[in-house]
Amino acid sequence: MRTPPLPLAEAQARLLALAPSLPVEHRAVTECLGHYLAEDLHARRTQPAAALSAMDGFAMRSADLPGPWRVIGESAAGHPFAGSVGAGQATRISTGAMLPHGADMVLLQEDSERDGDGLRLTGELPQPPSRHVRPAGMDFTAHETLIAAGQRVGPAQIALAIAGGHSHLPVRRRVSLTVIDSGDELVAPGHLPDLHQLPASNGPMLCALASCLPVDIRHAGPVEDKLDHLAGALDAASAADVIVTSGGASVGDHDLVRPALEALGASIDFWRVSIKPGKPLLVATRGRQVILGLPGNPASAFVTAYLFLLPLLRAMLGARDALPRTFPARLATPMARGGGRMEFLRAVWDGAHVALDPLQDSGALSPLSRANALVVREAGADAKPAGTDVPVYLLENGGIA
Ligand SMILES: Nc1nc2c(c(=O)[nH]1)N[C@H]1C(S)=C(S)[C@@H](COP(=O)(O)OP(=O)(O)OC[C@H]3O[C@@H](n4cnc5c(N)ncnc54)[C@H](O)[C@@H]3O)O[C@H]1N2
Ligand code: MOO
Repeated sequence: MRTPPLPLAEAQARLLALAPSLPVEHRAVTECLGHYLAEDLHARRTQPAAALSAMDGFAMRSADLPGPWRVIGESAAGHPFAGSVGAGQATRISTGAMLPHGADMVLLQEDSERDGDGLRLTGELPQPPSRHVRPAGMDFTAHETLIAAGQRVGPAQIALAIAGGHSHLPVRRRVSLTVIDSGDELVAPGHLPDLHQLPASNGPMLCALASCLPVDIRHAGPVEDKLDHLAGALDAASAADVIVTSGGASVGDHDLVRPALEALGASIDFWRVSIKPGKPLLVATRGRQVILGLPGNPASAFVTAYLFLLPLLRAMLGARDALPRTFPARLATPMARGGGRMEFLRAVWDGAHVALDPLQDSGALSPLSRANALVVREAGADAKPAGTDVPVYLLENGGIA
């Protein structure tokens, strides 16, 4: 018996529950870009380790304000002053240099005048006096949590981990993914198609989408609409953590992904989700392997990859937030009432308003390429006038983020 299409949230929860956790490994920090921390990362040192000057000027005791002072030496970055600053004394100090013993403030050089060893205040006093001092531990202290488990490692996290004294990070190993194009009408990219054919563009698109994550990708096909060919391609990928197919997921006589999976002994977890585009999405497992059968229409393949494939990969990689998030955005034009399925409309967000593309056919690639946002329209939603806030997924860098 055919079960009704699942609501989006239920389908996503079912898929994420199937995500196997990959083993944890310790990778060189500089090789961790795009991974997710497998455990909380604790600081192995304090930063700044000692109070530092935030500006170029002179270091002295605030008790001696408003001066004048006698300059007795210098503290430069990497070359601290060996002595101590006493009453009426000051040292030259540079940005990032250690505050000398005894000093608790820095006077900007622009606010002072030096004459030989003599120094006097000519401008503003820092308020409070410690304003240009970075206290020890201002950024972080030893043992505190620097980066929580499940957080993504980006450029700032790489810098923080290194500053915290780490050379390696605990992350999950890279996911292996096989992407399979299927359909008799498809020709490999670069070959000129006949009238009844078209280039297999979904596979490269899905590979590009997945490449924003630490994933080793193999691309196979296009595979003909023959059960043994499809089963053969699926079987050849038996070592992959995840297989994603596109096309052949619907109800036609040549839609063979489901029969091929059944022939291989895979267990079908669910088929069809109540979303547009993307309804015929199929999810199956074979042991620990997860198989996603995406619809062939390009926009359907993109949207289901965005809503299912990327979250699955993130969950396997240990992400705390595997699912993409929506933001409220103001409609530039009216939006017609919703249909029977939740919809993901290709749109352009200009920073203030979001404009729906006039062409929403799931077979069209050009609106997808113009889009930097997907507007969510709930099933059965009322028509909305321009200016209404609607939930939007932002496809930063065309969906790469
Ligand atoms: N009677 C029904 N027909 C259809 C239904 C339905 O419920 N009842 N669902 C429709 C929906 S919704 C979608 S989405 C499509 C999905 O079909 P398939 O996943 O079986 O995909 P195909 O039929 O193989 O292809 C659809 C379309 O996409 C093109 N395609 C396929 N693979 C690629 C590729 N790798 N690169 C570029 N383009 C590709 C293909 O040529 C077709 O034009 O089914 C509806 N039908
Ligand atoms: O659900 Mo299909 O993906 O609309 O064309």
